[in-house]
Amino acid sequence: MVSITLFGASGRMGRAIGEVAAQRDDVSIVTDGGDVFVDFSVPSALEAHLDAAVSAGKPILIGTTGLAPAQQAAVDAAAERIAVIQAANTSLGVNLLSHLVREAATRLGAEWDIEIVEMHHRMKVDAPSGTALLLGRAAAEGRGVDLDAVSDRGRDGITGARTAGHIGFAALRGGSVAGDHQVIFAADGERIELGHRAESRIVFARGAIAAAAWLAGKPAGRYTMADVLGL
Ligand SMILES: NC(=O)C1=CN([C@@H]2O[C@H](COP(=O)(O)OP(=O)(O)OC[C@H]3O[C@@H](n4cnc5c(N)ncnc54)[C@H](OP(=O)(O)O)[C@@H]3O)[C@@H](O)[C@H]2O)C=CC1
Ligand SMILES: O=C(O)C1=N[C@H](C(=O)O)C[C@H](O)C1
Repeated sequence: MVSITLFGASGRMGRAIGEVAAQRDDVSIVTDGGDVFVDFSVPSALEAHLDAAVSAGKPILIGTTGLAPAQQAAVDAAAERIAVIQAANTSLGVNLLSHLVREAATRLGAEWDIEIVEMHHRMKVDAPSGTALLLGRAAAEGRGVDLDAVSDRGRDGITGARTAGHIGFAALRGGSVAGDHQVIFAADGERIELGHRAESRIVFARGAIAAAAWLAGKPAGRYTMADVLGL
């Protein structure tokens, strides 16, 4: 039995994780002192949650997105002392999609423009989504470029023509969409579209529980959802 201390338990993802955990007899959610810590909360709370995991010497899964550079640095520092998985998306589908995107970007020349479109529910507070950025990084890695140097976020007004080699992001918000992502490779006369639609948060919750169970007892360092899912 793996016990999980869950930060953000009352939130949308926290409740979905609670639902999945209740269906399994090998994991339980506890209020403190778990074997593994799991964080689906807000960036401003993350540093305190990392401190708690480091003090307890327990691994942590971080699902929270929209981190500022200082919060990201705190994650990097924690990974030197405990086992960490930082995953903007814990679904099997998106983690496979990121491999496909990297592969497509590796094979397609720079004449193929890359654009990433995401849509989420009206309550989401960060944009572009962590997953869109994850997919952008996969595409940039495939191309052998640094995402920060080539990303176009939030075009508006007289933007001029598209900059060759850039990766564009567009974020839509509305309704109850759990999470849709589409990566478009556009060339003269043809397009390739690779995408994923989460129909509910249960797919994220299943991956989060799998990651937490996998992390229990792991030594300090960085691990990925690809390690958990065997991708
Ligand atoms: N990695 C993945 O696969 C996924 C990641 N996410 C990410 O997870 C995060 C949470 O999303 P979601 O569940 O929809 O958000 P919610 O707003 O529904 O939940 C946020 C949770 O954080 C808690 N919280 C808010 N402020 C604080 C604080 N200062 N200290 C401690 N806890 C706090 C809230 O508690 P209270 O209600 O008491 O205020 C609530 O439990 C987001 O960053 C989102 O992008 C979401 C889905 C999948
Ligand atoms: O806030 C959400 O809801 C989601 N957040 C993650 C993200 O920012 O990519 C994952 C998922 O798409 C849902």
